[in-house]
Amino acid sequence: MIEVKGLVKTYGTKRAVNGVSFSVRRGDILGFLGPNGAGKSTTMKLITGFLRPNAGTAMVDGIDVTLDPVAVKSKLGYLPESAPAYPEMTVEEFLGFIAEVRGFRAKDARQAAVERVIALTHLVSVRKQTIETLSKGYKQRVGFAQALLHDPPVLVLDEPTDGLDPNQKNEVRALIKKMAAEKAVILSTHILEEVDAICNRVIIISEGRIVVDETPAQLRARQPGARLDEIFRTLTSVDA
Ligand SMILES: Nc1ncnc2c1ncn2[C@@H]1O[C@H](COP(=O)(O)OP(=O)(O)OP(=O)(O)O)[C@@H](O)[C@H]1O
Repeated sequence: MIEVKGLVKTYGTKRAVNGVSFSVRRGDILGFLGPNGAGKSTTMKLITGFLRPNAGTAMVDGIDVTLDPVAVKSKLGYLPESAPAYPEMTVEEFLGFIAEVRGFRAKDARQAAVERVIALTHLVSVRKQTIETLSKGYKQRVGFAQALLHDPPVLVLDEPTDGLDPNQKNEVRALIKKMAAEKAVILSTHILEEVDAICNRVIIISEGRIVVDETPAQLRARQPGARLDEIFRTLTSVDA
């Protein structure tokens, strides 16, 4: 569903993403790990078409993101790092607005899509509240809800549990797992336990390059008995 080959993105002289290649199939939950500044968000923005690569290609469901970004956007749901904008809109107004942008022209279809995601992400109790008055966990759910409106086959989630309390983290992870059988999911995280909890594959990126692409079990087997964070440190520490 996602096929990335030789992606390069430079900012000025900085190579934020430096020749990244990987693929994600339906049913995969791929954990994208790496230290701050490793290139996770930039890679996700290249896959979703928010940035153009200097070299390489990203294909979503067989469509080249650079050649047809509009078609690709209809295939994927993207949860960006930051919370949803439009703080003065209520939850249902915001989701209705995004549904319209997403192409739900008929009112009935729009309402049905909004109701589906409000139920799925447990937003019923806050649907009439403005976004600015929501807690961080609920804002995150609104971000999720907008990514799911058109029931896309591919989900790209940038730190989906960042800043949530343990209960909220569990809830979001359960939701991702529930949806994953039918979709290809890529999520970035700093949290190693998250990879163990929900991912069937893990990629570790360091300084714009992939240093690991394997299963969580294979990652653990690299240093039997070591904690995941120790293995992570070994793999991503930069020689002086
Ligand atoms: N718009 C930009 N202009 C210049 N440099 C940028 C820009 N966006 C990102 N960078 C740089 O590119 C590198 C990769 O950033 P990116 O945000 O992709 O990393 P990340 O792995 O997502 O980090 P984090 O975990 O902190 O979110 C970093 O060195 C960052 O400072």
